[in-house]
Amino acid sequence: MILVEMTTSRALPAVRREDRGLPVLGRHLDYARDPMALFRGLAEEYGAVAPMRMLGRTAVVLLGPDACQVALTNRDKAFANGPAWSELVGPFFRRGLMLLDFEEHHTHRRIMQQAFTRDRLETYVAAMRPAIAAGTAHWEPRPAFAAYPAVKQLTLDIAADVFMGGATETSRAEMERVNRAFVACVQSAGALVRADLPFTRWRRAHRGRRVLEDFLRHYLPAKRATRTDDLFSQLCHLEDDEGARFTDQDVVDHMVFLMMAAHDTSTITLSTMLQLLGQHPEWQERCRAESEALGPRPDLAGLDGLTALDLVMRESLRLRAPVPVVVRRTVRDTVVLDVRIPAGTTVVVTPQYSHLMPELWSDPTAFDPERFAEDRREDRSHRFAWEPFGGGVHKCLGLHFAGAEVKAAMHHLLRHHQWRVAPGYQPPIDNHSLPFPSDGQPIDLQRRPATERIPG
Ligand code: HEM
Repeated sequence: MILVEMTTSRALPAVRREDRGLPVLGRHLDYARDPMALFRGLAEEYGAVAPMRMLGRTAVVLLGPDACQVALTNRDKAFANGPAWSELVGPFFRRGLMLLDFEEHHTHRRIMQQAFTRDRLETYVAAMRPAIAAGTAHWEPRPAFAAYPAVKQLTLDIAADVFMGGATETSRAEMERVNRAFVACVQSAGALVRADLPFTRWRRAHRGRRVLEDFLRHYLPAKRATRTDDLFSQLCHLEDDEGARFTDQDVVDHMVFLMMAAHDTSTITLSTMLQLLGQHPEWQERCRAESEALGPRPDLAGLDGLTALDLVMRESLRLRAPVPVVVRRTVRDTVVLDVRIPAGTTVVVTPQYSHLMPELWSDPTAFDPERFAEDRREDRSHRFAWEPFGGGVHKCLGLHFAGAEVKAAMHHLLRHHQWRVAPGYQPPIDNHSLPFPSDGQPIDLQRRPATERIPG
């Protein structure tokens, strides 16, 4: 099959002189400025399998659901995660699940998925509720409340409880140091200088990784000794059907990656939802009515039943995908939609591009959560039309966790606060690593009078 494709396929087109971008950096800065404009230009010029200069070499960008599907489903095992992601995010998330491949990935995923069963999620939701209430209690009403940093702190607080079981021996100042260490590791993705040199993002990320490892190793013996409900302890005790378990180093590696995977992604989703609900008060009221009816202590089934909020979350993930692209490296020659891609090529898969294609969505840039409602289901226009969590064997393992966390936090906020955002506001997005609003995303925040809340 692959052999036939190889003989009937065509070579990857050469990059036109005017598309080469800067020396060494290639189109890196164009991506940081406006990824969608870059992708549209590539699609127009080259089609769904486009060459692009990036970090000193020619990468391939897959545009549209057909091309993305080939790499994500990875039928001929030509696409590997580890070499591609570690080039992008450096050695700072080494041996996280997303960076493992093939047999080894399968073994680790089989163990880890037991930390994400419905029963486990129920215990995480129970731990989230008090963390959310405490973490938002000090959100003081203000006309320009900086939503993004507040949400970032909130998701960190939630992680401290749900992932760590409350890092009780760690002071607030130490937790902030840990937070800065995360940020340093995550920001390595946007580093222009990829060497351990003074004053570089790379050096800060190296230091960050050390801080995170020390922090986790400090708690490891206690987590091994007693099985508790937090994710850290679960990872220490999980076994697959054949009795395979994680080593201490595995646990540390997985925890560093999981905290990274969970933190910025949920933060971006929540802050996008705050923006969009602030700009669409009719949806804010609709979601609030459901949350009022549900009451203050929802379980997982209760959160699942927040239908309007679910539509808004899907639409937010479509409009601003927290992970706009995922990367792969070809480990053998392969073919995508009749274009040959040689072994050793970096491949960029672009969910965000699919999310805004007029061929797949009506009025794609409009906020229209109903497009996900049963009678429309625009996301079914193609199996890979909506892929904020990726697809194939590396599909996000935390997607149900993320849904529960985002809904639990929004549910609480809807009951206790209300907010407005100017209809024409568009946050300036920093795309150097995961896309975040660089202005802090101000919202006009008010507390709801207790009398308006249905008690419970
Ligand atoms: C809205 C929030 C989230 C989004 C949009 C998101 C997105 C993604 C995407 C696109 C991938 C696939 C990467 C690839 O194919 O290379 C991924 C993988 C992963 N995510 Fe998430 N994620 C979110 C939240 C979370 C949370 C909360 C957790 C954990 C609690 C988590 C854990 C993971 C893990 C472990 C993987 C690697 C799976 C594997 O390689 O087998 N994610 N995520």
